[in-house]
Amino acid sequence: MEATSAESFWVFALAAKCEASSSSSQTLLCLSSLLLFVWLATAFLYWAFPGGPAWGRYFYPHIIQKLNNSNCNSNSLIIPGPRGLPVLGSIRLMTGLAHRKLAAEARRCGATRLMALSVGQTRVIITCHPDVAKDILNSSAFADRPVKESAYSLMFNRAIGFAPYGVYWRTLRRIAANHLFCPKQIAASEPQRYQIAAQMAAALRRDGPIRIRDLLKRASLNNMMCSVFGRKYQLCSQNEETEQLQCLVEEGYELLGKLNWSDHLPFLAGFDPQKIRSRCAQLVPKVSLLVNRIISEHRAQTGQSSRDFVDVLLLLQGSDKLSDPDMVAVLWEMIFRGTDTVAVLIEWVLARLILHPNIQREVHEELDAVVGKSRPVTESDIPALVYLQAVIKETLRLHPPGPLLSWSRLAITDTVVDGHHVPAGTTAMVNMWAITRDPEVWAQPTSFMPERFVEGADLDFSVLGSDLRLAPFGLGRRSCPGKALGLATVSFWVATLLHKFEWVNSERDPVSLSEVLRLSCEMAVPLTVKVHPRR
Ligand code: HEM
Repeated sequence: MEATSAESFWVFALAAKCEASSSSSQTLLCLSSLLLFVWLATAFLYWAFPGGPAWGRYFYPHIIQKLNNSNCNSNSLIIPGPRGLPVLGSIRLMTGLAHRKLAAEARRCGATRLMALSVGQTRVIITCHPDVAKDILNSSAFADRPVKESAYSLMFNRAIGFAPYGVYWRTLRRIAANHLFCPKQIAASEPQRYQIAAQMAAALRRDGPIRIRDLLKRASLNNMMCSVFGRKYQLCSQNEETEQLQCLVEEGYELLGKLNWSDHLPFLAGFDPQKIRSRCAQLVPKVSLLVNRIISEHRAQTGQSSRDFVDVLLLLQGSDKLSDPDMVAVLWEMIFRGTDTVAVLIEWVLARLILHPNIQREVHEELDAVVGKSRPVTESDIPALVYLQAVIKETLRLHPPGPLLSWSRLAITDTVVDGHHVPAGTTAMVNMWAITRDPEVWAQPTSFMPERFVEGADLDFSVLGSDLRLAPFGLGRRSCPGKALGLATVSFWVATLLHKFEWVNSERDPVSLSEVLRLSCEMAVPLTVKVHPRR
């Protein structure tokens, strides 16, 4: 903990007094005791501030200045919140099922609109209210991401997700929006999603009870490999490149999803206590080797018309042109982000349909009415599959893959949130999970009721960010750029899998809705299913 000028003054004054009156060993003992006393007193003082030590650490030196120099009053400076422990603050709330712990704590503190907490030395605000969430996500002050050592070590600071807000980040978003996520490009990649869906169906017909997550993750990875690298692989045949990339994505997920104590307690940084830095250092050369090899192969195939995202990046000219390491970072991020989110969401949808056979029956009836049994589903059928879309929305409501919206935001300037002064450098989080389960926002919030999206006021509800009661892809300038692609993939694959099969529980492994929060919130017990062909 750094000493402020006031602390230093007292230490030196008292030390001088000691020196005058004692021998040298007594002086040392006296000085150490004084230092310890001052450190404990300061830690206690900081801890006593609402929100805990990180807030006290900021406000005590600034509070007089803030009260004198601005329009702030003491109420606007104080955001209610837990104190946690001295030095550590409420770091324990960020472990395990953080979204549930944070929601319970906000209720306990009467701070559901806005709660302050300290995660070690990091000042955090979090909201469980849709209006305040909208203010935060839309605000130009929260345009950055907090620094996360693993993200920087894994090169994500040179890709869209963690690039600091500025020209480079805007350029990447524009390139991705124009060449990967635009409606034309999404439509152009329908045949590849269709082929992969057919391969999934073939695999399901062959196997007995199956852990569906493995199949979904491989399907998702193959889909992204095709869009990004132009690689086409069979789902069931083993191949070295996919196996290798799947392991790298898994390891990256594990590292990025972990709460890294060194991010919040800088005095631990030198020790790397969770071995995150060393694991990142081992992972990055493997990613670079693989992605650089693919880039080189694309360079060698000169003269061919542009086919995939690597080709797009290689054709960039002028100020848009990316260096090779930046290209590796951007491509790696797309594979990384596009793989798990889609698989995690489909697994939740299937789990819910198995648990609610009457809802599955209604989906089947809709598919039979819209598509019939004589032809496969196409993406042009999706707009007419209103009930199926409602099932996906209801799954996103109860099981948002990013219950805390995946990655937090960082205030780049001082700002005001819900009438409270929030200083630059504060991390802001939205507890989307708490909003979607709030009885004041949703009727019967814990019941799985897709019909809420097919009748009444929420008939045309959009999950793309216009209504913060359910915005699983975030909102504002840093909202998810892959939302349309992600939703198109999930809707089409779920429609195909339901059109072809009836889904039932495997008797040995009943569906469990328990969760585990990694980078996404996944089913803690992977779903094991049996299917009965319908056609
Ligand atoms: C079901 C699927 C998905 C969900 C639920 C999801 C959710 C999210 C969320 C909550 C954020 C943070 C938004 C914010 O801060 O406001 C995000 C950011 C991001 N997502 Fe997605 N996502 C999905 C699919 C995808 C796909 C398929 C891709 C790309 C292939 C993708 C790429 C990204 C990127 C690059 C960012 C960082 C944006 C930035 O910082 O500017 N996502 N996503």
